[in-house]
Amino acid sequence: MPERPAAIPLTVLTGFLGAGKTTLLNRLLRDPALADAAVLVNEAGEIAVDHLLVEHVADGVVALAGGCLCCSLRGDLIATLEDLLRARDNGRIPPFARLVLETSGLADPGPIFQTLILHPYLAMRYRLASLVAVADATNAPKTVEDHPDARRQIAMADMVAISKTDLAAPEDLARTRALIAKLAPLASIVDATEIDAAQLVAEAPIRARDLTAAPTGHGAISTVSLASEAALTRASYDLFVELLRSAHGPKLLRLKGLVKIAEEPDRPLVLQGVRHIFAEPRFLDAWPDGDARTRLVAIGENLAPDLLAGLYAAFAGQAAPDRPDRDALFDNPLAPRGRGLLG
Ligand SMILES: Nc1nc2c(ncn2[C@@H]2O[C@H](COP(=O)(O)OP(=O)(O)OP(=O)(O)O)[C@@H](O)[C@H]2O)c(=O)[nH]1
Repeated sequence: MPERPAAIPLTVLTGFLGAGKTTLLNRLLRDPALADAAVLVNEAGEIAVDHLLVEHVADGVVALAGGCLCCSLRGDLIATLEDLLRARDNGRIPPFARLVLETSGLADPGPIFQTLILHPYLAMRYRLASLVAVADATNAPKTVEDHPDARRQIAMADMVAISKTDLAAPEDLARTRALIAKLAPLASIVDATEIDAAQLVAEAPIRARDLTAAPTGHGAISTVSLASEAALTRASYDLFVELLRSAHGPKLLRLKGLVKIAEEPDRPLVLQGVRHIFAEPRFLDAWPDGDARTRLVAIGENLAPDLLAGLYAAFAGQAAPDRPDRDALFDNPLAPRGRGLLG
């Protein structure tokens, strides 16, 4: 009888929108301990940008976009996990020894675990090593209060990595730690900047988990995406971001992507926003996948479907008859002036 192949350890990396999952992964993927890992990145938007932001390992990263793994993409998760096995078994891809699955920030890990455990073939070939959750020290308590999925991500984790400790006031950090200890009393709690690759993929002790899906779904949270050939000038980019932030900030949970800048068309600008905090814009050296289009994803509460497309077109000078142009958007007493990026 042919020998049954050893099950491949699978680490699920979760955490709410913008918590710092990709940042953690980027740092750890440089470690030789993860040289033999395949990485699967799921994101809620129809246009995938996360895998473009995972550095260094572009060839080993597979994107699963277009929905959330815990709901609409469960079938796709199964198909992708099976495809990876087939490609590995046929020698089409290197024989990865472990798999890291980064979930979308909205994912409830319960149904993902269920999918893996209940599938007869996948359960034989993959072994759930652990669930690692990233929690943002600056706003985890509010996020957990507002979003049941964020609560479940932490509650089910074997290890919780606290990110953004550099940004958090000591009392916020203490509050976040206390909350995690209460939600996940069996989990180890570490600083995300201190965790190493071996810790990320270590096998956690087996324990009972509640794998049923939370009844709430993702509530009023929606995702809107944009892909555009048009470029923004550097100045228009600042205005575009400022308007998004000032007019839609409270509803925006996450904004991210790559932007084509007219003055630098050969390299994209990385846009990263989590709630009201926006990272300093930075250029990558080149378009990671050769596709030199702006691609953006916004995730938030009750976002208008054309939010990104309408604003982007206006700032890129593509105003349509039924759409305001850039000057009209700012010729508005409510528009922000004299501060922030508007100078
Ligand atoms: N100052 C600081 N910024 C951080 C830290 N971790 C992440 N960030 C920033 O937070 C933003 C979001 O980080 P990501 O790693 O993309 O978060 P994510 O959880 O992968 O986001 P989604 O996949 O969109 O849910 C980026 O601008 C990061 O640079 C940290 O420890 N300190």
